[in-house]
Order: sequence, then structure tokens, then C-alpha cells
Amino acid sequence: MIKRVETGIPGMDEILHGGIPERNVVLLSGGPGTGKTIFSQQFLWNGLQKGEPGIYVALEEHPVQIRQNMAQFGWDIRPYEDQGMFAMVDAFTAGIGRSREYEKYIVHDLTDLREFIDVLRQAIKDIDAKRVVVDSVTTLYINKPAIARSIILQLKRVLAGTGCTSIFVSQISVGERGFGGPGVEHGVDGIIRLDLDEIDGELKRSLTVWKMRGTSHSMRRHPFDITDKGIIVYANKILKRGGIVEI
Ligand SMILES: Nc1ncnc2c1ncn2[C@@H]1O[C@H](COP(=O)(O)OP(=O)(O)OP(=O)(O)O)[C@@H](O)[C@H]1O
Repeated sequence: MIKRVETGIPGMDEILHGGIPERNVVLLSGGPGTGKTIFSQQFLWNGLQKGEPGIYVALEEHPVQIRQNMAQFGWDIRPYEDQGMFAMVDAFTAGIGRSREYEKYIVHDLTDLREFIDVLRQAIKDIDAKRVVVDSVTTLYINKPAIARSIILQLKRVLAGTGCTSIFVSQISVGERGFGGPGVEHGVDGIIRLDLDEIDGELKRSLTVWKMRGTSHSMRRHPFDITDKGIIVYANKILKRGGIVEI
């Protein structure tokens, strides 16, 4: 039987028929403000509640801001950092400013994938990580799409090799149909897409599991909400062009 990692996000494991198969690298793709960061932070937080150490690789936001934003949902990661169950990899500040004093894991040069991988590998080893989030992988290859696939595959090799189950956040434009480019989409084990669509003058959130190696899954577009406790997915509802219907 395949081992699964439960996301713990209400409704999500039902859609995944039990959770994400262990060691999968899942591309979490969506336009701006669709909930990718919150989803991935909730995935890590729920892991911590089950005793599974986690790593958040911050490429888009300041680590201090990330800790604050997570705490607003009730996800205070600081005690877990102190216990060595959670690690933040700072690939945002390049060690400039006070982060040098506070952050244990800093990537100084984003153009140097080897440094990035070395820092990540060290963090995984130190805390024996089971879950890893890279937010976002797009930042790693935004100016060099030709090597996007190679970057994804190198990261995947490291992560799967260490036994981690990972989420790679992928940023796409509003209205874009794909998930982050063909090289990336085929390289990953799973794709979950988050959408924000205007229906009857209102923005509605929905989510689709486009692919997930190692398991069957819902083939429907499910509505979800973001609340002050995080994401809730409605596994028994679908979002159609006309609006939300029960199934
Ligand atoms: N407490 C909350 N209650 C409800 N909705 C919230 C709350 N906090 C944030 N949101 C919603 O979540 C959105 C941000 O989600 P998130 O940062 O996960 O998006 P993202 O997909 O990572 O975006 P980007 O790619 O632009 O960084 C906000 O635009 C807002 O609509």
C-alpha cells in the first residue's frame, strides 16, 4: 500500500482519496491571490501537529513577514523553530540587513542552484524534515525558462531522495491556462490548481487536482474558502460556470 501524507486541509484529503502519495513533488499553481501561500503554510502547520517536521523556503516574502502572516491564522511556528521541528530557509533577503543575525538558513545567490540545494539539504538533515514547501519555484527560473525543467528535476531528486513530500508553488498570470510551463508540468508528480473566477459579479475560489501520480483523485472543480483559520475545501460541491452546485 502506498503511503500518503495527509494535507490536513479540510476537504482536501477526500479529494485526493486519502492524501498526497509520500515523496511526491506537487506543483501548486495559480494566479495572484488565489491562496497558494496559505495552502502551503497550512500543509506545513498540519504536519507539525502530527509530529512531522517541515521546511518553508521563502523566495517571495521576508521571513519575518511570513512568521507574522502565519500567526494570524493561529499558526505560530516560532516554538517549532526553537524545538528544531520547523526551519525557514531565507532565499529572500540574501542575508542583507538583520536577517543575518536571525536566520539560520540563508541562500545568498539565487543564480547558484548548488548553494540553494546545499542550504536546503542541510536544513532537511538538521530537522529530519518530512514536508517541504518552496514558495515559489517560479522565482528560481523566471528569467531563464529554458532551464526550468532542469531546476525542477534537480530539486526533485534531492527532495525525493530525502523522503520528503513537497509542494512547489508556481505563479501563473490571470487567465493563463497552463500551470507554469511544459518542462515544469511534466517534471512534477502532481498538479493542484487554484483559481479565482468572477461569476455573476463575485469572485469565487475553486481548486482542481489536475494530476497526482500514485493515486486516483477527484476530477472535479471544487469550491473552497479562505477563512481566518485557513482554507476549507468543499469536497461535496463543484463549481460550474453557472455557480456552485452540490454533488
Ligand atoms: N484571514 C483571511 N480571511 C479570508 N481571506 C483571506 C485572509 N487572509 C488572506 N485572505 C485572502 O487570501 C489571499 C492571499 O492568499 P495567498 O497569499 O495565499 O495567495 P497567493 O496565491 O500566494 O498569491 P500571490 O501569488 O499573489 O503571492 C488574499 O488576497 C485574500 O483574498
